[in-house]
Formats: sequence, structure tokens, C-alpha cells
Amino acid sequence: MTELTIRRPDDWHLHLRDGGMLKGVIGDTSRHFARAIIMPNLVPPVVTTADAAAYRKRILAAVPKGDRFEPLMTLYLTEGTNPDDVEAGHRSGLIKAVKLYPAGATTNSQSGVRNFENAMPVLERMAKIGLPLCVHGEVTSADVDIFDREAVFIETVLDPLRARLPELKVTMEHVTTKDGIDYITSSKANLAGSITTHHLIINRNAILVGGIRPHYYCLPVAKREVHRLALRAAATSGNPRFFLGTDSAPHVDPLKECACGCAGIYTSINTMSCLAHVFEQEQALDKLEAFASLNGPAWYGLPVNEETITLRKHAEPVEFPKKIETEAGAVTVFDPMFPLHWAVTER
Ligand SMILES: NC(=O)N[C@@H](CC(=O)O)C(=O)O
Ligand SMILES: [Zn+2]
Ligand SMILES: [Zn+2]
Repeated sequence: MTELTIRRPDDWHLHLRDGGMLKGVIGDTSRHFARAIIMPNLVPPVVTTADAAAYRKRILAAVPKGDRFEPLMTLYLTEGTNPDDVEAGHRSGLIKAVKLYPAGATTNSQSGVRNFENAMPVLERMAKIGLPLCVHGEVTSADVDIFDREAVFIETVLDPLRARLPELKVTMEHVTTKDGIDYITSSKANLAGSITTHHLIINRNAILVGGIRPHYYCLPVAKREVHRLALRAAATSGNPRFFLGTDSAPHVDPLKECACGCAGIYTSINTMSCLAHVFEQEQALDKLEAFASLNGPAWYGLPVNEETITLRKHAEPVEFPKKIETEAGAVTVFDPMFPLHWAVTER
């Protein structure tokens, strides 16, 4: 197959940041994607419905002319979040999910949840009104190895929470382990998972072999090969519980290339090319539409996109810039370490 037309995809986990960075990255998403779940981990975070409404306006103002893009807004869950504000935001149509960051788990998560008891009133309200909870599923205790943090989170936080609130819809975001995949597959209802582009392509060797490579560092950190293979099997299976969330997370190069670099990989610009490559390798191009365009809307209760995009396989490799320039500074683009031949055809 050398040409594939699918419904226009959506990105169910995206960092757009703000200001000059927002302006520099938004076009790489709106070129291919119709909608995206927008992560609220700004500084300060997007905590209230009013914050989300203002951020949505800034995003729409930055969308390049001619692109149609709908930001799906989320709220950053804190121990002080007001359940009435969350419900009002959801009922108005603005708020599509609430995001749980365990405090200290990842970039800008300082305002996240330390004591889950304090978040229960909001979580109970969400279960009642059917508003999904998106989770960064890692524990943060110093005694848990960083490669085990997802598995330990499932066992000690997620499973007890779901037992206590079985009606709460939970999206386990950026699943990186076989443990996560198995947990989702074996659950009966109200649990789904997003998978990033880069976790389908790299394992932990990419970060550490032959020198330390900060542009492959993200959280949750890439794991062993056995986990990558489990992610690929899940993404290409067609199982409606799994869908694309790129977790494209731009940081300017000086903040990545230093003694204590930020976590995050920038993939918006070449995600669809990378995914077509992966799905072709797995002989599952016929499942790409389910993963990128159908399963996510079904989970979030939204209509699928009516527009389509066409991917074409070129004989010569398709080149992407090594870095994009933004007003905030240069951002290195994810390098899959193999030539890309698939590209979205220009409209
Ligand atoms: N994925 C990352 O490595 N980084 C994200 C935060 C997150 O999604 O955990 C970011 O905001 O930079
Ligand atoms: Zn995260
Ligand atoms: Zn993220």
C-alpha cells in the first residue's frame, strides 16, 4: 500500500504551552489534527474554568489562518479544586477532562495532588457527571525505582481509586509498560489508555546507549523493549480502549541540553509519518484510523471528524527539520532514528 486515507486524527494528550512557544508549535498540530486534549500544566497551572476559557482564547488566536482546530480544554486538579466550578465548566461544554498530576511526578506538577483524600469531593462529582479523569500514572516516592513507578501507581493508587469510585471514567495517559496495557485490557469498563508516538519507537536504550541523549528523555521514561512491544501490539490491535495521545511536549533546547534537563519530546510535526511507519511495520495500516481518529472520540463521547487526510508513501525519505524555531527559542524535533517515507499530503 502506498496511499492511505483516514478520518482526520485528533491528539488526546498535547502540550501547547503559552506565549511565543504556543505560537511556534500550534501550527504543527493544526496542520494534521482537528482537535487535541490540551494539557493544563502551565506556570501557573490552568486550575479554574475561567483559566481554561482564557487559555482557550489564546490558543485559538495562535492557530494559523486557514486551519480549523478545536482545543479540548482540561483542568489541573489541585487539592483546592472546587467541584461546583468543575461541574459548571463541564456543563458549559468547555471542560472535557480533569487532569491528575501526582505532585512532583513530572514537568510543572508542583501544584498536583499530595493527599488523594483531599481530591475525593471533586472525583466523586466527576464520577456523577461523567467527566473523565486523565492521569499521569506514576508514584513519586523516592524509594520507588523510576522504571517501576507506573506499575506501582496502578497497584497502590489507581486500582484502589477505581475500586472506590467504579463509575469514574479514567484515561491512563501515556502508558509505557506492559503492566499498564494488561491492566487496561483486563478491566471491564471505565478505563482507557493513550499511547504516545515516541513510546512506540524508542526503548530506554535510546536515552542511554553511546552517550546520554536528552532529546529522548520524557516522563514516564521509556522502558525495556518488552514494554515497547506490548505498546505496539495494543496500539495496532484496533482495541477501542487505546488511542493516540502524542504527549508532544516542547522545551527549548537549553533546558533539555544541560545538567538537569527537562522531560518532554517534541513530536507534533512528524507524528503522523512516524505512526504510518510503525503501523506498516506491524502490518496494521488498516488499524491506524482506529488508533488516531476513531477510538479517542468514542471514549470522550465526541463525534468523529468528517474531514479526511491522506498519507502517501514516497520512494525517497521525507525530510523534517531537525529543530523548529519559536519566539521562545529552538526546539529539537523527535528523531525516530530511521528514515521516514510516509507523509501527509498537502491540502
Ligand atoms: N511527558 C513529559 O516528559 N513532559 C510533559 C509532562 C508530562 O506529560 O508528564 C511536559 O509538560 O513537558
Ligand atoms: Zn505526564
Ligand atoms: Zn504530557
